[in-house]
Amino acid sequence: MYIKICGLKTPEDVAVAIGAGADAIGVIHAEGSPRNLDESAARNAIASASGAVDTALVVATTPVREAVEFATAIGASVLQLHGRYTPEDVQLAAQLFPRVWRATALRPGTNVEVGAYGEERLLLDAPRAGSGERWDTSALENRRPTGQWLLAGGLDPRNVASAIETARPWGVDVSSGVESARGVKSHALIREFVANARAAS
Ligand SMILES: O=C(O)c1ccccc1N[C@@H]1O[C@H](COP(=O)(O)O)[C@@H](O)[C@H]1O
Repeated sequence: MYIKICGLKTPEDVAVAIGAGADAIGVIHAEGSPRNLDESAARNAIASASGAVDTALVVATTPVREAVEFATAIGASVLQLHGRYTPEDVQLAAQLFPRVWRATALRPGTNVEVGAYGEERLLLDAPRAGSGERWDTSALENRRPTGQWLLAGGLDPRNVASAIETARPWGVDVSSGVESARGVKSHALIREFVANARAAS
């Protein structure tokens, strides 16, 4: 099971996630998010992680070329397009940046083929990104992706094992569920989440 801890804001958060055994960490550049970081804070947060784990920059409304510049400037290894990006946006990002992940809610018509638009991985999330809300994964019944796809949306240390059992993702991604308050990571919950996800897989 591939485990990503997202919405980290400090080098300490990142060190805890890596120490707990996460495979990837994410920083967020999205206006209005309680986890929003500017370029300098994002670079500082992930600086010590480089090479140890995948480091994702998550953007929601930032235009693709600007997002690529931001990801390059902070040294992120992955650009996660997490919003209403079009297939053309994802294709452009994949031409400009080596590793792009496409994050989307599962709506009627959503293309669930991993790599459909040149992305490396697919992330299926709740309709309101970063809200901590769960979604009905029974909707995956006849539309389950194959390959490297991550389940996100309202996961936490208590529900991650059953979510893995039901949805059978390649990986899991969490933000709200490892926070003590909105936008504030709990190091204890990060450790618990990674341990429970590992034990379940
Ligand atoms: O966390 C945010 O504020 C956010 C803002 C804009 C785009 C994505 C965001 N978060 C991503 O949402 C999923 C799941 O989050 P949660 O566990 O339900 O809170 C995760 O990939 C975050 O990176």
